[in-house]
Amino acid sequence: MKKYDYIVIGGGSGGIASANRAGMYGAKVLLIEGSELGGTCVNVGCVPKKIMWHASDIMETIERDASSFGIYAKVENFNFKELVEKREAYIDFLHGAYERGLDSNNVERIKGYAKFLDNHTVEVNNEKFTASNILIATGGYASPLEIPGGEYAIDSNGFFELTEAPKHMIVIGAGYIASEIAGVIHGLGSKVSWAYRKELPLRNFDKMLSENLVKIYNDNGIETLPNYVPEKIEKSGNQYTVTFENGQTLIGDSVLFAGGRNPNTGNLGLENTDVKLDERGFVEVDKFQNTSAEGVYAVGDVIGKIDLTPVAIAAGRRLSERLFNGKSDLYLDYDLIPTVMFTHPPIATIGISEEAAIEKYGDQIKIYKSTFTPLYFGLNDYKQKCNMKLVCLGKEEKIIGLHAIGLGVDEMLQGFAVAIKMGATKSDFDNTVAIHPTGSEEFVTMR
Ligand SMILES: Cc1cc2nc3c(=O)[nH]c(=O)nc-3n(C[C@H](O)[C@H](O)[C@H](O)COP(=O)(O)OP(=O)(O)OC[C@H]3O[C@@H](n4cnc5c(N)ncnc54)[C@H](O)[C@@H]3O)c2cc1C
Ligand SMILES: NC(=O)c1ccc[n+]([C@@H]2O[C@H](COP(=O)([O-])OP(=O)(O)OC[C@H]3O[C@@H](n4cnc5c(N)ncnc54)[C@H](O)[C@@H]3O)[C@@H](O)[C@H]2O)c1
Repeated sequence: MKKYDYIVIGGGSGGIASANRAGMYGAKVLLIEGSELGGTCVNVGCVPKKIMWHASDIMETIERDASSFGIYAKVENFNFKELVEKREAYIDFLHGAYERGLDSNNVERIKGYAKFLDNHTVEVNNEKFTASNILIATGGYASPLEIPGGEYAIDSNGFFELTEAPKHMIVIGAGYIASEIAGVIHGLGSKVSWAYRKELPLRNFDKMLSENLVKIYNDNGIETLPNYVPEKIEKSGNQYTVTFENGQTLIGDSVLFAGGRNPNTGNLGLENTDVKLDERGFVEVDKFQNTSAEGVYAVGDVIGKIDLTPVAIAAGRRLSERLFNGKSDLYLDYDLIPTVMFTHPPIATIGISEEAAIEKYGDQIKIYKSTFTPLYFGLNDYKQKCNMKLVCLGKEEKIIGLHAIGLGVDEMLQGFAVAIKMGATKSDFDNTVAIHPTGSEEFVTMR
């Protein structure tokens, strides 16, 4: 049986990052991946999504905004299939880049699905491998829509398989993926009806974000449908009829459901180990990513904490620093993690929402807000607003939440997140001279 210092199961964001970092320190590492290198993010997540988002943005710029600058441009031929082919070719290029990175750190690879035989042994393609340290980084998959006809709804993987834009897409769900895909596919020319179960989508986020997203989507022609709980889907020819519990029906040629993710723990042979799962099937870990089995660790979507690529990467790297570089106290702090939703326009957020902050701290909270029309829309009849908010705590006005929706906020957040992670207060922001004319200057000039 072949022996390693570290076996990593899953070649996605978390697994690759951890394997590379371990290899860098001279550990003998085996990475096991059943599908393409790069996992969800590279193949069916962040990367193809962001490419589609850029394409959608360009369409909006040409069709909605260019003429306000006296530029009379028109999209004469948008070739959806060509966009998809180029996107996939780019993803293929990334596969090569990952191979080269792993080679340079001497990480051995095997293609196949791993199964635990015991805490320190895994089997792949009928071969057995052993290591004193094994990482579970197997990610997750989209939750199915469990209603009659739910199988007719595509998930985000199905979205990336489309080679032509649907005429009318019905989007069901209220989270990251539903809000992003609704905006992307609408920008690319499809009619979109977005149905969600409650009054507002994105319910765990600051209300300013969800309310403004709905308003902007409506202004741009996306039909937003609150209090629509899906009941059944029927197919007739190439049309789908979705019936909702409120008695309403929608007919479209594509239905997309994005209702959260389940962990890839089902076929891992975890019953042969001491690894404990929580009631939803996610791997339980402590703050050092240790599972309940000694020498077995887990990072990324499979732990069901914060499903973001940089979170999986950061946890995977810190784990390898701890195991193979003697940094025995190193762990990932899951507090104050910045995140962006690539809606149209984007949403950027870090920390606590106003609603949650007031519930937690009452009148110790002070809120600063700004609403303005970016210069980009200055000449346009269509005046899309940018909305920003700071949530501050106590006398020193420590910033514990920063939220924004509007043009360019996706690229503003990272720097502010550094300051907030360092404990910035409102007066630190005030003491920083603005950059003019930008949208981000609003964050340092709020009164
Ligand atoms: C549509 C979509 C858009 C997203 N957009 C963003 C974004 O913009 N920004 C962001 O930060 N995050 C985004 N995410 C989330 C991000 O993709 C995930 O958080 C991230 O990929 C998680 O990394 P991971 O390593 O935990 O798992 P994954 O990247 O899912 O990798 C797990 C790997 O394990 C493999 N595997 C599973 N079981 C086995 C087994 N038994 N043996 C061997 N291999 C196995 C799988 O094939 C897979 O390659 C998006 C997700 C989706 C679905
Ligand atoms: N920009 C990014 O960073 C990005 C983009 C996409 C995905 N992601 C990650 O991937 C994860 C998964 O995304 P997601 O959008 O699938 O999940 P999500 O957890 O963001 O949202 C799921 C939504 O679906 C709704 N829902 C669940 N069951 C439903 C049902 N039967 N009918 C109608 N609605 C239902 C829920 O109320 C919830 O609002 C996200 O949580 C996020 O961490 C990140």
